[in-house]
Amino acid sequence: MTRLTRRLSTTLSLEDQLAILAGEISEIVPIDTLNYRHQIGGTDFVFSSGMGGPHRCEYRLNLEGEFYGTLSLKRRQKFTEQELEAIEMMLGAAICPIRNACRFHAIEHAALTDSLTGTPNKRAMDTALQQACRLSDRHGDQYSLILCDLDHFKAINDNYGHIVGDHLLKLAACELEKSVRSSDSVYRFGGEEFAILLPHTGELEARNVADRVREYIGNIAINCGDINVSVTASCGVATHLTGEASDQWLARADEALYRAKDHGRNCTRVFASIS
Ligand SMILES: Nc1nc2c(ncn2[C@@H]2O[C@H](COP(=O)(O)OP(=O)(O)OP(=O)(O)O)[C@@H](O)[C@H]2O)c(=O)[nH]1
Repeated sequence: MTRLTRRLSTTLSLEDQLAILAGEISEIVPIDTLNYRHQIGGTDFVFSSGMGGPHRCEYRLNLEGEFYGTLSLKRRQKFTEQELEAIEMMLGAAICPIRNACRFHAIEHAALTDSLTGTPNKRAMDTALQQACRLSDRHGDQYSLILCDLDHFKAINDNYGHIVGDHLLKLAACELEKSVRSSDSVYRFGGEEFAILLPHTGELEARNVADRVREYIGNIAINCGDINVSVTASCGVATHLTGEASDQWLARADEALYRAKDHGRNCTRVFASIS
């Protein structure tokens, strides 16, 4: 038990702690898998150590009135009373470290999430862009970036108030999520500007996605008495070039966005990689 608490206290990563716990439990009680599920910061955290058998025991982890997730163990044979007692002793020792890891995960999640829309923020995007540059350089895979900026958003705030403006931003974030593939990632990049990172996507396809994104945003309508408030969006697209740093890539997408705005807005411009 001392070894378990000592090992758990070496990390604040919930994933690492659950892997340690699964290993330590199986030293005493043979198990096929440990599954864990918890909602942290509005998103599901799921962990599974392997494939399970038909028999399972499940625990809702609570400490001082707070819930810290559901943990289940599975295997082919039934669990005996002594085994269940041993498991419960180990969970008793693990609950404090798990609580700390849940709190840490929630703080980390909040630091990477925009509080208004719930989408990942610029900080999360910077990390994702750097990772995409590395993968693109190593495997020669195509990655595209779309910057999507709502048009004349200041006028919406001025004419209908910030509450309507905020609501529109939340709806825009939802529409962006709906309009792209689950493998694509949406970020709130700035005030009324979003970014979309598209793995395995070249220039032409990214342009089509940008046009679809603009169409989804154009279909938003907020009823304000006699008027339906709607908005258009401008998009700038750039596909990563071999050896290009993330800030250069971002600057090219921004330049393309600038051209879209300059062209009268409500359109897409691509920073072509071949001129
Ligand atoms: N309601 C609301 N408004 C925001 C938020 N963040 C930024 N804004 C507003 O977004 C507006 C952006 O204005 P500008 O940068 O002038 O751009 P624009 O009016 O959209 O014009 P173009 O981008 O040139 O089409 C400003 O009025 C900001 O106050 C937010 O979180 N909520």
